[in-house]
Parts: sequence; C-alpha cells; structure tokens
Amino acid sequence: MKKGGDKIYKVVFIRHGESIWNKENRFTGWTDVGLTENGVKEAHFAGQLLKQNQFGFDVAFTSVLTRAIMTYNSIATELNGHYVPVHKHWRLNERHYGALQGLNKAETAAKHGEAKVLEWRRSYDIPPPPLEDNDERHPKLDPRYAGLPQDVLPKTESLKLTVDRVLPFWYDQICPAILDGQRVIVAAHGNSLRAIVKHLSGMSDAEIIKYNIPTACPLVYEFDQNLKPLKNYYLLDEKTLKERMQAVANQGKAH
Ligand SMILES: O=C(O)[C@@H](CO)OP(=O)(O)O
Repeated sequence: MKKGGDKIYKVVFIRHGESIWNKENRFTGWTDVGLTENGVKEAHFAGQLLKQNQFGFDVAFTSVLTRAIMTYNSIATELNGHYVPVHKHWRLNERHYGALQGLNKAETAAKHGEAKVLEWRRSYDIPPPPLEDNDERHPKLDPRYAGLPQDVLPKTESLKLTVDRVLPFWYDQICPAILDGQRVIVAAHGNSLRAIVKHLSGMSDAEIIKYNIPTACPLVYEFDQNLKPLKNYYLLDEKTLKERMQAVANQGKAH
C-alpha cells in the first residue's frame, strides 16, 4: 500500500530576511551577521502571510546561522508557534563563500568584472577562492562547529558542493518528518535553498544560474506521497516577486 494514499504534503522554504551584509552588499556565506530592522520586518510579514494562508507547522529546520534562526523566530511569533521543535543544522548553512566573504559585491565586480562575479556567485561548479588554513574566518575556529571533523568544514563551496552537503540532511532528516505527516518549515539561505530547489525541480546547471531567491518570501512546495514535487509557488504576487528576484541578481553589478 502506498504511504499516505493521495495525501499532498506541503513544505515551506524561506530565505532569511535582509541581513546587515545584504544591506551592505557584501559576500556573506558562513559569516554570522544579524538581520537589519527591515529584515526583521520582512520576517514578520512572511509570518503574517503564512498565517493569512492558513499555514501552521509541527517542526522547523534552520541553519546554525543567526539570520535564519531570527527569521524563523519572527515567523513563530506571528504564528504563536514558539512551542514547535526547531532543529538547527550546519548542513542548511549558506554556501561558504571562501575568501570573498566580507568583500563588497559591486566593488568586486568593478575590480574583477561582472562576468567573473557572476561566475563566482552563480556558476554551478566553480567555487570562489578558498580561505587559507590559518585564516581567522576558518570555520574550525567557530565553537558551533567544534563537534565536527575538520574534513567536512568547507573553506569555499560551489553550488554543487553545497548540494552535496545539503541533500544528506534533506533526505535523512527533513523527508522523514514530511512523510511522517508533520507540517515542515525550512528557514535557510539563498544558496542552500537554491541547492534544494535545483534538486527538487530538476533545473539544469545552466538554468540555476538565473534563479535567485528573494529574502523572506515563503516558497511552498507540494509533494505526492512519494515526495515527488507536484507544484511550487511563492506566497507573493508575480510582479513583486520578479522585482525582488531581479534585485538579488543586480547585487553583482558594478553600478
Ligand atoms: O553573500 C551571500 O552569502 C549570498 C546570499 O546573501 O549572496 P549571493 O546572492 O551573492 O550568492
């Protein structure tokens, strides 16, 4: 017998609200920056949208980065859902941006060219230059990764490498929760979510280059009982969504 019959499973993915480094247009990656005031507002608005659309959750998954956790907390506030279990995991972290972390994207484009920055930001399998082993930004120096073998800690990541580290978590932790009938929300990042979306939608390496995920817009995926994606949609009107996606793309322009 098929598990769950014709039941449709819904999962909500959400990128964090505007962060301090989104506002300053800096490559962020694993740098742990907080949300701006606007980012907190965006997160609350996302929670209100979810509430208006009758979404509620039984379990939440976030990265271990403050901006994703803060975003989920604002949503939980709107949904009166702070009692819901939250699982925080490094595999949902943003893609590691290597030695680019901290640099301004527009200045980097002016220096290296927009094409190079597009390659670093959006090519599927070309990672940015790595951190040196003795770089003070190396994740091995961050207590939140202290329990992990150093071999798994990235010094840079392409989207492909991000897919490789996100998918085990998707299949081992998130999928069982969905199949168990729990209503799931995943609060993460532009590129860790692009990694999941690429996998679920079957987008090609070329198509994913143009796909940008805006901050704090709930993205709903519907699955059948075998977790085959049926459809997906943002809880946002088409015009606003396009503008917000284009704004993310424009961050890599030299201005
Ligand atoms: O800097 C980053 O970590 C990400 C998300 O903010 O940026 P981009 O959209 O350039 O991949």
